[in-house]
Amino acid sequence: MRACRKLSAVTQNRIPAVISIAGSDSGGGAGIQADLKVFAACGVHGMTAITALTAQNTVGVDAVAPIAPEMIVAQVRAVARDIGIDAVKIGMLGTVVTIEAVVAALGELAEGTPIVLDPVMVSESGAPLLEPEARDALIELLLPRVTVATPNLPEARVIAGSDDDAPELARAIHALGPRHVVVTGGHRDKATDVMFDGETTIEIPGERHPDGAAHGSGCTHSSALAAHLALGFAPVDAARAAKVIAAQAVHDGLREIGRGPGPVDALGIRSRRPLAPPASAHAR
Ligand SMILES: Nc1ncnc2c1ncn2[C@@H]1O[C@H](COP(=O)(O)OP(=O)(O)O)[C@@H](O)[C@H]1O
Ligand SMILES: Cc1ncc(COP(=O)(O)OP(=O)(O)O)c(N)n1
Repeated sequence: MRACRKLSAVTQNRIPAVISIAGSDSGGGAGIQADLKVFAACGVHGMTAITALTAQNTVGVDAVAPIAPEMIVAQVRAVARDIGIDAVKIGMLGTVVTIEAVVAALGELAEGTPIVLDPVMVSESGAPLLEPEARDALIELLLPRVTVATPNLPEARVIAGSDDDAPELARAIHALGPRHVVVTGGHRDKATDVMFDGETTIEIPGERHPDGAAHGSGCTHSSALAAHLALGFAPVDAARAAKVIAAQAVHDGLREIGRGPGPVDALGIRSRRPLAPPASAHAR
């Protein structure tokens, strides 16, 4: 049952709580593992409703196990009832059954809760993460309910059913129901994100970091966007902040992790690492 509209975290001067409804990446680069790091980096409390487990590393996905639909709804209901949900990020869904469960779970949200949908289809290593028959369900059941959809260029082309460039794609996808669309720029020459809000097309530029590590950049972007909506930012400002955070996470990416494309780093892990063990460690 949908709860009534609750006061925003900003109005109440409390730490926003944001849920990631997404898949688990055992390699720690994308999915809920990435999302929780981003939530922490943005200063919001992170929560999860896991949709699928993936046995995944930087070179491939060995196995995928969907979570039972009633368990997906139960995870969202549990946190909605006690903690409250100030924004939602939706990532890997996988199957039609999972999409239907997530749609049901959205019924647990207070009216007006912002929802960010990253329509994950393929991993950076090339593995399919959305069954082809689930595409229509994602477009028809979920897209019309979201505040901001954040497809990358290939995902936007699948959803729009055209080979156009980002500005046209953003407009075509907006016509399918989301209130805002950001076509992310990692697959474009200049890594410029393109947003459409129903009236205006806005370019969100940024430096491309060709030598970074980008596994999980889409997850990082959509989580940062959801976190900033929970923090009270307007969608266009949240999208600008998400672009800065995702680009920095790619720049700082952990190229040395794994044999494939390394994970982004939204927490600045490299700079936190002690360069030498403390002297006391040698004494033992
Ligand atoms: N090499 C890069 N340099 C700078 N920003 C990047 C780079 N790759 C991705 N980004 C940014 O990361 C975010 C996610 O982009 P994208 O790669 O399109 O998503 P996905 O990971 O889903 O393919 C976007 O804001 C994009 O501009
Ligand atoms: C469990 C899981 N979810 C999502 C992805 C894909 O992550 P994303 O950040 O959209 O894309 P890449 O930057 O990794 O291409 C994943 N691999 N696993």
